[in-house]
Amino acid sequence: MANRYFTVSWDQLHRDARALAWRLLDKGPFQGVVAITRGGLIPAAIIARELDCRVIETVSVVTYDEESMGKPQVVKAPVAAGDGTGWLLIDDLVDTGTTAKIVRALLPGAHFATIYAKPAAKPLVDSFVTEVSQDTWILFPWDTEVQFVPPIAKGGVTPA
Ligand SMILES: O=P(O)(O)OC[C@H]1O[C@H](OP(=O)(O)OP(=O)(O)O)[C@H](O)[C@@H]1O
Ligand SMILES: Nc1nc2[nH]cnc2c(=O)[nH]1
Ligand SMILES: [Mg+2]
Repeated sequence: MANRYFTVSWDQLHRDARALAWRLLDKGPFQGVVAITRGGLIPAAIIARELDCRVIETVSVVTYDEESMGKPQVVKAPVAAGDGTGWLLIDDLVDTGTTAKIVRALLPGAHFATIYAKPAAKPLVDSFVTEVSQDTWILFPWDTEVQFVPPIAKGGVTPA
């Protein structure tokens, strides 16, 4: 269970995705990008743009309902990427590695990259940008909105 949050803004996400693209430059060229939906879609779009890659495939694994984990299900398998050789596989993050293990089994030849990684699943990723602790829940900009917080003196709490 997460006991702290790491809030990522659109700006931060864009910067971190571009930092990942820099790391991937000499790992390619790639014939296409496979995005692990849904969280990998926006990172994959940014990285595909930076690497000048026009072909995007998707794979969808349903693992979580909000913050709790259920039985993982592949609801859309990749069609165009063969065993993944020559393809770049992108997700927003790895946490327990459950999603990563399932997708790697489908695409063993792909280069697997995420923007964020937690320690338990770090060994499953070929390239990533930022490590966060296992007890941190990452809040993406598509999961959040900006809202009013009362002043500290009046009971406002700033998340760590
Ligand atoms: O390493 P794991 O413990 O498997 O967790 C990582 C996965 O969890 C999140 O996806 P989620 O299942 O919430 O679906 P979504 O991308 O559709 O939001 C995230 O986008 C990763 O794909
Ligand atoms: N948004 C989000 N989804 C996740 N799925 C597994 N771990 C996480 C996390 O830290 N943040
Ligand atoms: Mg996901």
